[in-house]
Amino acid sequence: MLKASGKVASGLGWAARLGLSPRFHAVCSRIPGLKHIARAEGRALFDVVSGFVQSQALLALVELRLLHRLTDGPLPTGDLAAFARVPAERMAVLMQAGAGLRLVRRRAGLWHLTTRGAAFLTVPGLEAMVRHHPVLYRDLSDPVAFFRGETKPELAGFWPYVFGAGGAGDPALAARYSVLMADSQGLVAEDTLRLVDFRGVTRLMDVGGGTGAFLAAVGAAHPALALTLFDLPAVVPGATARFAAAGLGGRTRIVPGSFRDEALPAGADMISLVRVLYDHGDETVTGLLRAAYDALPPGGRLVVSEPMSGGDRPDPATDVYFSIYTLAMQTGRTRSGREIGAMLSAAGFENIEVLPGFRPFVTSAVTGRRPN
Ligand SMILES: C[S@@+](CC[C@H](N)C(=O)[O-])C[C@H]1O[C@@H](n2cnc3c(N)ncnc32)[C@H](O)[C@@H]1O
Repeated sequence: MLKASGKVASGLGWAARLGLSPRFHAVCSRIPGLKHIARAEGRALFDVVSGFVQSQALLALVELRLLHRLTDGPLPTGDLAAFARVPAERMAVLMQAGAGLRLVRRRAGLWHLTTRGAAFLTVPGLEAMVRHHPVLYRDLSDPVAFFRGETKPELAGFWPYVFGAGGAGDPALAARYSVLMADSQGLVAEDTLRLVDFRGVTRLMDVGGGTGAFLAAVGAAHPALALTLFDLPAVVPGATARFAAAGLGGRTRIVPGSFRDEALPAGADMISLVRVLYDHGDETVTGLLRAAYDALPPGGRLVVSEPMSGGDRPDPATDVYFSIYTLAMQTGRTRSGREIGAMLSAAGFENIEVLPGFRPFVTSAVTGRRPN
């Protein structure tokens, strides 16, 4: 720490000592090779400082449907201003910010959608994710009080099951969160299918499987696989239509229930828990892993797939976004692959493998096997 005297505390590592030295920064800014690194580091630091403004500019672009409007073709500021009922000079500032974020670009007086802007609209679930962020934004408005645990975050209300299955009895609330999860499931399923070997499995049971989006994706990739969906009674009715539309009705079984209150049905030789563990505290997760162990036959496999903390190598997406998000939910925790592996081991699983994701902000996986 920099002391009032300007001296640096003796326990600091050399990198931090250099970082605290104004002379070091002055030297770096003059030396050709280092100048480049110093500038990139400065820009990265400013991104951290201004991230909340970037997110709010993005939210305005989304809520005013400006990116959507540009999918019909390039437009001048005036047309966008009239479309969104925003004064033209303020619209110019917003669009310029969008250009700074590389979501749009101006050419010959017209605003065009960039590849990044188009990707934002195309990646399933991204827009819905941004549109539900105001809840988290409000929860973090006093971050000091938030981290001291002195606030009552609203986010838990978005996920009514976090304080017990009884909280999730309202089908309308369940449908709201299920749509958000199903929208973003495509990428999670894609990466899980690349990480985990499903060959040799005869029946897969997806516990906390929402309205069946993950099972539909795995079922399409593995045509011989029988599928069981287990989730709360208010959630599972949404799966019937999905399975029918995907032509999977004949090989799916839907079981309503709560893993907090009852045993999991037997019959599957693989159980998946996709984006389920991070919603819950250690006690609930320990109970759930034991229930999965009991429901599997000897040799049966368990797959956990969700965004995971980087642990000893903190990850810029999961250790900031997901860890703080799950903290705001009040019950959950973003665990590292190693922590999840240890919990599987404590529940009796063997052959535990931690499979780091290709896109850690989408998912990573941990697998284990019930011993023979
Ligand atoms: C974050 S969502 C994930 C849904 C889905 N697996 C996915 O990745 O899209 C968590 C799921 O766990 C379910 N869930 C929560 N508590 C449950 C419980 N006690 N019993 C069964 N399912 C539960 C929720 O209804 C929800 O569908």
